[in-house]
Amino acid sequence: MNNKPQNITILGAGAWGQALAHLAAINQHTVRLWSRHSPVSLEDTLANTDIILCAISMKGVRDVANLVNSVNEKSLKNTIVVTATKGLEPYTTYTPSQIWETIFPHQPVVVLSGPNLSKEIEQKLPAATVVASKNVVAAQQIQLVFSSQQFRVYTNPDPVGVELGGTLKNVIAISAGVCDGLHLGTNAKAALVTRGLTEMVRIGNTLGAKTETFYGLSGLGDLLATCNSPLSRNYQVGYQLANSKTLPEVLSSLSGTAEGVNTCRVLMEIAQKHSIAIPITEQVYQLLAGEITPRQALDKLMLRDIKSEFDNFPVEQIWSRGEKC
Ligand SMILES: NC(=O)C1=CN([C@@H]2O[C@H](COP(=O)(O)OP(=O)(O)OC[C@H]3O[C@@H](n4cnc5c(N)ncnc54)[C@H](O)[C@@H]3O)[C@@H](O)[C@H]2O)C=CC1
Ligand SMILES: O=C(CO)COP(=O)(O)O
Repeated sequence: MNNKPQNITILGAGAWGQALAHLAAINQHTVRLWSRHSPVSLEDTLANTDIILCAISMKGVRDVANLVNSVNEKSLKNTIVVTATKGLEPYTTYTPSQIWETIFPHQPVVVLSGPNLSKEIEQKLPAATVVASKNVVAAQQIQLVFSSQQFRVYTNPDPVGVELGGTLKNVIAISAGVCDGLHLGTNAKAALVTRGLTEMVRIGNTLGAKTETFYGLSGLGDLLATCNSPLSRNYQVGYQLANSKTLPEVLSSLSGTAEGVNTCRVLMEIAQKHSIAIPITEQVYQLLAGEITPRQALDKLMLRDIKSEFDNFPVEQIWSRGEKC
């Protein structure tokens, strides 16, 4: 493991890219920030880089990965790619790490994801995160690079699960914003977030993630952070829709990207393809499409057919075992 200061190139100079640059600088690493608006070329920025960290919004990931590949294919021999984007690509339904792995099949790719609201990190408040990779040594290297008194970094062997936790919770955060915007109370919010986690596990399992990862920092942890904080852009989308704003009005007032809006559309495609029940996501989708009001979405969720709490555990099975009382 290399404990020396590293040359880190951060792609994306938005809220998260800047916060990660601050966290890396705590440990004396040399950080270069690049965005599509940078005066310095990508080629110059990438010279002698040890680590490329991508904090670009989902819609730009493939283009930027191709750009990196075109300018610097040969000189990236020992470079670790870290992806911190929380989204899914339309049509391919790829996660960001799958895009990087396809374009850079010989580089170690590490996912970094957790309950990390950038505004709190900018205020130097403490936080924890997770790094995960098929390449365990690369994940441990990134853990070393970012661990500090302000930022506690855990490793995890399930990169798909870690990445999907951060991505799928954005849609549930929109629904949590609606819940608070309608003043539905703490009971309703607890029910919504818990059932939201069930949807995340269903989708995650179908895409190859481990269930237990969703109960860790990158799943439940990030779900709690974004569903309970007005600092979350995704939460804000739901909150403001519940306060009679239109989606274009909300998006134009946001500082930065609310990935849950596009992720929701991709999740509907995945759910239809694999016949997965994701009722909360479905209501968020219809709400974002302007097909229903927040109140109608609530009624639809409350009036669904009654069922057992757990999948593959029908009520009749419990009763037939004489455990009804
Ligand atoms: N802000 C936060 O608290 C956190 C954000 N994230 C994730 O990080 C990603 C970026 O989020 P933010 O920095 O908050 O967003 P942002 O909107 O502040 O910045 C986005 C960055 O991506 C670049 N970008 C956008 N579209 C592009 C395109 N088509 N081509 C090239 N570059 C493009 C922008 O120029 C900018 O540098 C998102 O996936 C988000 O979910 C993850 C953890 C925390
Ligand atoms: O992912 C995040 C916190 O972990 C940021 O959430 P928002 O994108 O909703 O602001």
